[in-house]
Amino acid sequence: MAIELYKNDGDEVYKVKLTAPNDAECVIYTYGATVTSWKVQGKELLFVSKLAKLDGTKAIRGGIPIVFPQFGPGKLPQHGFARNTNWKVVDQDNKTGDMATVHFELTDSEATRASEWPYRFRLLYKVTLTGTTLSTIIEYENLDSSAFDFTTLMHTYFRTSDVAGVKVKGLDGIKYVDKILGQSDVVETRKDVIVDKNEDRVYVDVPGEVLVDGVGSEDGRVIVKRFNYKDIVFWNPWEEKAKEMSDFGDDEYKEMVCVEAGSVAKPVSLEPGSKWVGGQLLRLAPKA
Ligand SMILES: O=P(O)(O)OC[C@H]1O[C@@H](O)[C@H](O)[C@@H](O)[C@@H]1O
Repeated sequence: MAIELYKNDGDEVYKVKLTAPNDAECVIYTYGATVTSWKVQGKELLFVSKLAKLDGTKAIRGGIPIVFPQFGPGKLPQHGFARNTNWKVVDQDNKTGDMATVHFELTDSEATRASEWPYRFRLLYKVTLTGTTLSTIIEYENLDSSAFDFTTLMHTYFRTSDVAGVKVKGLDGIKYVDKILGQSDVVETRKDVIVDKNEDRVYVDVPGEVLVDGVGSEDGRVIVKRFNYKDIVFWNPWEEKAKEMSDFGDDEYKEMVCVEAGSVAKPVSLEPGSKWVGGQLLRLAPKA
């Protein structure tokens, strides 16, 4: 198990690479603490656009950007500030078992205190890689004298060899908000949710694990297990919306699907001095 820190000319860490047995590897940029690569047996399971900006000028289009403290549009810029702020590497461990772990920290700054979400806070983000899993867990802490609310999400972009073959399982019977049709409380009736058009849905209060079939290769299956995160966002821009994004190739909608674990339908409330933990564990499942 190895942990490599990559530094820029100013001697600051800009990228961390974790490796684990089973030819597993994971890369995280300190910008947004965005995971940009997760490989198992050498095979890439996450999508990053070939047009993604990796120079800190825009949130990274792909991988696992972190949405905090606001999901979607609102008082703050879309999806909040965590995904386009530099996080700090504060700890690392490759001595425990067959795993490698790195911890990132984000705290309030002059800029965040001057924003529409001015609270004092600390996020501690723990990324752990094993031979078949990637766990991404955040401890959210309120360091302010007032209570605050937030919504948060791991905006995971899964790589697909062909989106037409993707099936998302575990959403049957769950109510969702269709952000495209402007409908809420619609009930999902399919066992296998497929992607064949622009989709933007929030499945609310999903109780169990979700399985994404068709990740990395036709028969690659990833199980998404959540810790305290209640909802699942399901998104693909499809042809027309893809063309509107400057950092996304026109045809790349065929190579990805976003299945995003978070708590977004109802905000999380944190009292002064208290902490809350949320996150996900991605596991490459054996072939069906
Ligand atoms: O282009 P952005 O800001 O990264 O957002 C991408 C998408 O992110 C999803 O989580 C939202 O549900 C969509 O509405 C949004 O379009």
